[in-house]
Amino acid sequence: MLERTIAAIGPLDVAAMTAAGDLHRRLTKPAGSLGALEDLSVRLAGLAGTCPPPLPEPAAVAIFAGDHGVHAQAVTPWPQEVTAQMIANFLAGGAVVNAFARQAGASVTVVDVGVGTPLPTTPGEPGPATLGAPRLVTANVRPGTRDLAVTAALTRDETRAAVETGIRIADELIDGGAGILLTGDMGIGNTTPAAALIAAFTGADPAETTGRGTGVDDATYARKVAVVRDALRRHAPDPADPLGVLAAVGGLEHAALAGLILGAAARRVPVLLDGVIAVSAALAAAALAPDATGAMVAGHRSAEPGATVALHRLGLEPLIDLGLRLGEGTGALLALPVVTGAVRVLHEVATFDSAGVSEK
Ligand SMILES: Cc1cc2ncn([C@H]3O[C@H](COP(=O)(O)O)[C@@H](O)[C@H]3O)c2cc1C
Ligand SMILES: O=C(O)c1cccnc1
Repeated sequence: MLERTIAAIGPLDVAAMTAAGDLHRRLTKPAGSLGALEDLSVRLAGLAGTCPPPLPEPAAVAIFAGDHGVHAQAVTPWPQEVTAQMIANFLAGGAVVNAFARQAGASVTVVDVGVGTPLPTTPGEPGPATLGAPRLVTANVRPGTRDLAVTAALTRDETRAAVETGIRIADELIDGGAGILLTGDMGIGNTTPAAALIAAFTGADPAETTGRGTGVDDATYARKVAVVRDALRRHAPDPADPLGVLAAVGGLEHAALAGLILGAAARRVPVLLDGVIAVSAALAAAALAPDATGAMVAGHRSAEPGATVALHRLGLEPLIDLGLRLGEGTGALLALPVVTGAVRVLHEVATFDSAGVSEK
C-alpha cells in the first residue's frame, strides 16, 4: 500500500498553475495584492490539475494519538494517561480542537494508533472515518513506542503499519467527501520524537530542534536535548531511509501523520499541517515522496523551534504565526479560512473586463 501510494504522487500541473496565474492578473485587484494567498491558490490549482481548483471543503481533521516509551526519561511533566483522557475529551467535544473545528465547520476523527493506557469509556461512535460528529477509529499498532533512549522506538513492520493506517484514513476521509485534510496529534511526550525526527532529517543540532513542549522547566529542557542528542548518536538514523528514521526515533502518531500526508498527496487533495509534530511527519513524507510537498500547506508556525527548522527545509511559509504550542490540529484549523479564501478568490472575484473596471 505504501509503495502504491508513493508511486501515485506526482508533480504539480504546470498548465493549471499558468492558468491560475493568468486569471489572477485579470481579477479586479492590483497584481500581487493578495500576497501569499496568490501563490497558494496557484499551487492548489497545480495540485488539483484544474483552474480554479475546488474549494477546500468540507474539511476533516484527523487526530492521531499515541504514547511514548521515552516518557520514562522525564521529558514531560504530564502523566502518560493524559493521552487517553484527552481522547475522551475530543470525543466529548470538549477540547480546543473541537471548539476550533466547530467554528471552521470541520469534522474530527480521532485515531488511536498507539495509545498506551486504556481509553476511558468513549462517548464517540466507533466506526470508519467519515465526516460528521467526533469519532474514534481504533487502529492500535502497539500500546506506545519503546523508549528511544534505550532502543529503537518501533520495528520496521510497526512503522509501516502506522504509516499505512494514515494512508487508509486519508482515503476514507477523501472517499467520504473531504476536500482538505488537517493534521492533528495527541501524545504526551511527542515533542521529543518530533525534535529527534527533525534533527535526523535536516542535520540540525538537537538544541535547535528541541523545544519546551507543554512548557517544561529548564532542567527538563536540558534533559530533553540530551535525550535527543544521545538517541541520534545511538541510532545514527539514515535520512535516506525514512522508515528507518521513523522506527528509530519516531512515534506512532508521527508515522501515521506521514501516511496521512502521503495519502492526501496521492489523491491530489491538500493537507493543512498543524505544528511541530505535523512538520516532523511532513519531513518523513517528503523523504519518501519528494513531490508530496506540493500537497502540503503549512497552517502556522509553532512556537517549537524545530517547527521553523522543518518548515525551512520543506520550503513552506506558514500562513499564520500566533505563538501557538498546543498541537491537536488547532493551528491548522485557524489557518483554514485563509486557505479557503485563497481559492474562493479564483471562483468569485470579477475580472477587469467583466466588471468594467479600468486597468492602469
Ligand atoms: C492537557 C493537554 C492537552 C494537549 N493537547 C495537545 N497537547 C500536546 O502536548 C503534548 C506534547 O507535549 P510534551 O512533549 O511536552 O508532552 C502532546 O500530547 C500534544 O498533542 C496537549 C498536552 C496536554 C497536557
Ligand atoms: O506545535 C505543536 O504541535 C505542539 C507544541 C507543543 C506541544 N504539543 C504540540
